[in-house]
Amino acid sequence: MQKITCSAPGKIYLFGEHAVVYGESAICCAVDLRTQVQACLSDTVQISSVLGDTGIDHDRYPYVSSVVEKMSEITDIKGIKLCIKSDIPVGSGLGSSAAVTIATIQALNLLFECGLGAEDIATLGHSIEKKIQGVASSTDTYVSTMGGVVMVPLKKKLHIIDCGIVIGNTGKFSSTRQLVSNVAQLKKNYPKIIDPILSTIGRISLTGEKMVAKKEYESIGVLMNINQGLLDAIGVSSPELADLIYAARNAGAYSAKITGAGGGGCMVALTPLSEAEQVASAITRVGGKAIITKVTEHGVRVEH
Ligand SMILES: Nc1ncnc2c1ncn2[C@@H]1O[C@H](COP(=O)(O)OP(=O)(O)O)[C@@H](O)[C@H]1O
Ligand SMILES: C[C@@](O)(CCOP(=O)(O)O)CC(=O)O
Ligand SMILES: [Mg+2]
Repeated sequence: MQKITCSAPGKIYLFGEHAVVYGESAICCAVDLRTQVQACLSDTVQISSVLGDTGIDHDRYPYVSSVVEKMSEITDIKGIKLCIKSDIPVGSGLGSSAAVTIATIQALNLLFECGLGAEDIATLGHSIEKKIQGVASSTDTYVSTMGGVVMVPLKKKLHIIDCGIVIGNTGKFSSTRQLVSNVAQLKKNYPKIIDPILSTIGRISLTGEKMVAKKEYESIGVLMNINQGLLDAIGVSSPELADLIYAARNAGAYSAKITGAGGGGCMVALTPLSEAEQVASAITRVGGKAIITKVTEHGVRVEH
């Protein structure tokens, strides 16, 4: 085999971001926004995407470069040409880094017949994210590998969510490391106040699991909105996110909350299938970039 193309999905959180950093449960969904990586045997290492054409470049391609170097420890990679295309907004809490990491690992794994299984791919992907970001839960890379709806840290596959999903992007940069650090400081200063909030978020995830199984989207929506109130309490919302969240709720969404680190980036709304367009328009009217998507069962996969 001289060439292979793999893709991996982005993700949204139903419940549990930030609390999951402290071992509480979260429920995360792979969504139908994908990063595609074509790998061709070559004499040298070449990485190409809208970010430009380079060789190993830890400034422009920290994740892809780290994957090539890590996989070179497993197999002899004399040269490889990697071409990347993606429809996942970058730096917005939708797991674009995990998707490009996982798709690149799988492309090299299959091209060089390394024999890595899904768990190996997810674990390797998590180690790459931790190396680059410092702090990173295993959520993004696990969900991008496995697809579907997953409860972490249990790593339990749940039933599919099949209502409408509308993502609203504030377009404001959000540093996961900074937001996680802010919460850590608050927790350190007010443990008796913040610890119960984080454990309540974990309890929301555990309660939500039963509703996901029964497709009780109104009840899931109530819990997501409570989760949003608790995220606001620990300081990770923003005026821009609030504008999109309330626009979505007022337009008929079951729920709307931050997804990921917050502070900027994206919110997510669950909607009746018939209301998705209306909710997306409401988000656009208040300055957000709306993306109507759905849950995908397909984690990392071969495209051709
Ligand atoms: N399509 C892509 N091609 C190359 N690198 C990418 C791509 N998408 C994301 N990345 C890498 O991931 C980084 C964004 O990761 P991160 O800050 O964790 O945001 P996110 O919440 O989207 O995962 C980008 O700066 C880039 O290094
Ligand atoms: C805040 C946190 O729980 C989720 C961060 O998600 P993202 O990097 O914004 O996609 C941190 C983590 O779980 O690594
Ligand atoms: Mg990321």
